[in-house]
Amino acid sequence: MFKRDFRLPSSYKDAVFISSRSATHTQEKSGKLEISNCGNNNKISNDKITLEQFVSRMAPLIDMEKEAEISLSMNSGATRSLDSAQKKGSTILNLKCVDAQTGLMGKSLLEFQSNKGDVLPPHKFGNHDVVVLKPNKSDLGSPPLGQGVVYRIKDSSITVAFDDIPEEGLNSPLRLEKVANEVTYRRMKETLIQLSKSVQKGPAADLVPVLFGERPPTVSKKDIKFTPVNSNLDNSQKDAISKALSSKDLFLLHGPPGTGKTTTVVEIILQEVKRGTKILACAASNIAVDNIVERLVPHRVKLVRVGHPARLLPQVLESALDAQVLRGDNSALANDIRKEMKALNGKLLKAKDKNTKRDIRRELKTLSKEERKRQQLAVTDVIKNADVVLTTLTGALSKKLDGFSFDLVIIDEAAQALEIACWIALLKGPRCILAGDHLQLPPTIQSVEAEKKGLGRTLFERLTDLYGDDVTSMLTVQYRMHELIMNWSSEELYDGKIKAHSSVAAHTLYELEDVKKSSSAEPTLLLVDIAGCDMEEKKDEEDSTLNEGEAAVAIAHARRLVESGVQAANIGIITPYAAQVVQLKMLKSKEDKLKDMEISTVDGFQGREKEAIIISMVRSNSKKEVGFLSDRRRMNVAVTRARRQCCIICDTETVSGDKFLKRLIEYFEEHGEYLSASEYGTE
Ligand SMILES: Nc1ncnc2c1ncn2[C@@H]1O[C@H](COP(=O)(O)OP(=O)(O)OP(=O)(O)O)[C@@H](O)[C@H]1O
Repeated sequence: MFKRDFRLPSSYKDAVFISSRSATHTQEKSGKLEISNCGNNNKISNDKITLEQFVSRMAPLIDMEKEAEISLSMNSGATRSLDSAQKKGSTILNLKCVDAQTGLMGKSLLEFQSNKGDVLPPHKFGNHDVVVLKPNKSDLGSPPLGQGVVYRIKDSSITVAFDDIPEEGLNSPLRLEKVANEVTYRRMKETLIQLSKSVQKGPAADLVPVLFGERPPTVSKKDIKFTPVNSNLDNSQKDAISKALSSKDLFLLHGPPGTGKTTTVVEIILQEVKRGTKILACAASNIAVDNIVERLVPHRVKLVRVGHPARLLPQVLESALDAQVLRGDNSALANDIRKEMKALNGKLLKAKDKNTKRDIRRELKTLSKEERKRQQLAVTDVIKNADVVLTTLTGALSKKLDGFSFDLVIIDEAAQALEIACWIALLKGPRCILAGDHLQLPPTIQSVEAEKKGLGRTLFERLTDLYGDDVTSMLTVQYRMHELIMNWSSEELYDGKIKAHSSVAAHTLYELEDVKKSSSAEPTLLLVDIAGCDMEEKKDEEDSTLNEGEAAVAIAHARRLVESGVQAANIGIITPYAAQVVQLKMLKSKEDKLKDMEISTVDGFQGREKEAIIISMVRSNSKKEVGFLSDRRRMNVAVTRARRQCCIICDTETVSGDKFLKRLIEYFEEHGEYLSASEYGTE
């Protein structure tokens, strides 16, 4: 049994916590941090961990992570000048406001472009980051014109959602500053305290001992039969769903790339709703939550999406809590009360008599209380009536969900979430289902030290080690990749257990409409070797690595594909290094026909796919140093983004210094086409 009373470490009292989720984008451009996920070296805390150990270990690590994130944001004391802040990527200087729109549930969307050219300078802003707007030249500590949430980022513009349009200053040069997300850090802090108490009480009192290995997981003895809503499910998906429905406390859904993990999660939700289960469904990222919402909506499930409207996909806004609240009866009443208050305020201004004024004030106080009550009731009504509440993990600690508990908590992308973030949701129910793949990239951690000490070890991985097959089902049919692309990943990482569905096993680029069977479009696997072509890597100012020659070859291959008829939007270039992303985007901006092609770090492309993927590995040096390329999870994600063609561009001599990468190169040589980069000449 657990000891009931234990102390948090003293440092905890003052500890400031922060999420690393909002920082995913940040890592993309920091050379230093690129080393932090190096290799599979996060095995420090593989032994069984008790609740006490977890709480006392996590408190200082979250604190370290907070420090690292703050040092990357503008609130850092280390930021001395605006120029150094721009170099660090935590501010974008010299912006102009080019568009202002209202309509996003009362929010105002302002779009900014650079005064200095087409493409924004390199920056570390990501979607959903909290930012402040200031006059361009105002002092570092000056008050902002407004605070908002990043709504959309393009190469040449950034759109921010503000609660209100800033009243002045929009016609002068502006800057945006990224600020550390205090709310998330407070939520993590609260969760750690709640977790330390939850052994005694709370909806998860019986789940906590199971997740810390103190009590074995249990399953229903009854044989669970179900009639699938989705008639296309394969056997591995159906098996997983049966097992999930039988689980009484814990189930892990292991979904390798493209195997229909979200499809399976959606079916589990539909089956559970049929059984009368009230569900909290979460994921680490907003986009993953919205993905589930989108797929549930056609089934007319009673659901509500909790979250800031600027962080939601436009197509799920109808399901948003704010939208449903506005449609509710209590909200209409609150509205009427507000109108009444406005009229009374007018009377108050005109009233001369003391007694009349006092009476009006009294009435206003009563009305204001009633209005707040009605608003709260409107929110509670919507959440109470929903069978499925969907939000991000940190969103699960929203005040709006206070006092609500659920029969089942489902977490998608669980292998990409910090364990402490998972607990925010898990504390709300006695039973959980986690879906993910610990063989793809873990959550981004900013602090190298916190990462080394185990902050990045996910709950999904820990439970896989603790209970393995007893509580896990792995999906084994994939619906994305040509068999040749898949086989490397399947053999290297999944014991050869994955099979390609017949609909994709042999699909090729040139079967797409309007695509010619050219020498560029024909191969499924293509290796372009830059060895001996004078294309050495170099470092940018931020110490991130880039390779100009290799970038030019990647763009040349993309151009050839477009000339063969492949749509630019169907092509993606991915690279592990942030500086290479900037280099590639610069080259792309010169070619109109490549406008719709996406360029991203590997980390930024997890969960996505393209018909053709070009991987620029960057490293080319005589020491054969490969840095964090050797993390097999990163290369697994990179290769498995491709549906019909995967082209790797690298210096085979350098990368073959690493055994794992050597096998990848040999696989491509054996099963694909080989070209020297010199064949792309000076295109
Ligand atoms: N049983 C099935 N039959 C046909 N297509 C399927 C089936 N299951 C999944 N798919 C298709 O496979 C694709 C991937 O599915 P889904 O998005 O559920 O996968 P995922 O495992 O969540 O993806 P990721 O690899 O990005 O995590 C989708 O286009 C989906 O429609």
